[in-house]
Amino acid sequence: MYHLLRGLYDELTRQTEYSILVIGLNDSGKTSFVEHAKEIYTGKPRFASGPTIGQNVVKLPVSNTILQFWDLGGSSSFTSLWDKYYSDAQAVLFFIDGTDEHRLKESWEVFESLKVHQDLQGIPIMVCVTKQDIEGALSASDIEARFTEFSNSTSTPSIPYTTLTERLEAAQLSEDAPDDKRNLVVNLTTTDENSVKGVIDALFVRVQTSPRG
Ligand SMILES: Nc1nc2c(ncn2[C@@H]2O[C@H](COP(=O)(O)OP(=O)(O)OP(=O)(O)O)[C@@H](O)[C@H]2O)c(=O)[nH]1
Ligand SMILES: [Mg+2]
Repeated sequence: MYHLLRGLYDELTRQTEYSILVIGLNDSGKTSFVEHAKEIYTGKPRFASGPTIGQNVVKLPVSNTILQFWDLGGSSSFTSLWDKYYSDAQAVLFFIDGTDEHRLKESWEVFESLKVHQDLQGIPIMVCVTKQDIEGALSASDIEARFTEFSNSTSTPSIPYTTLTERLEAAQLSEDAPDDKRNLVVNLTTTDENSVKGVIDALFVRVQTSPRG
């Protein structure tokens, strides 16, 4: 009887766990975001960041679920390892440094490669444009415009993504929503609590539409 009740209790209290892949060029703010989110959602102190060597794994209790973040190093020596994580990801956060205009084309090329990768088909990808607190930083809508320009100047067909203002509408989407509507570009200041929470909220909605959810 004890085992039956124990099994029932475990089943009722079991939390769904989602794997979130956090990638983007080095210095784009991935670890700053993940560590600030850890502090907000768990109360644990932030890890004093420097360039990530390999991976930084952080588990956050959000509502009745666990979001497990796989924050990977973005330096050139680590980017070749990213695709080993794709087949387990239920959502991707793709980071772009809003102040790094010089590497925008490189970021776009990586983003395009994510959208067509066979292990990420149907997986929600959220683009986080960081460093919005710095004057002159490119915003989410600037990035969308620039990415559209890059797409138009190549023959490769591109999947569009929704704007931040469409976020509420996008949040209502059902599981059979087309892939293009699952992608979203958002502004982020990793030092700002509300900004970090906004990304977690949008992610929480999206991860539940994941085909691997
Ligand atoms: N002003 C400002 N600085 C930021 C923001 N996000 C990150 N930074 C700074 O950008 C630098 C790089 O941040 P990280 O979080 O280490 O970047 P990363 O993407 O994890 O880098 P790698 O681990 O090398 O791939 C640090 O000096 C951060 O303090 C932001 O929103 N605003
Ligand atoms: Mg890092």
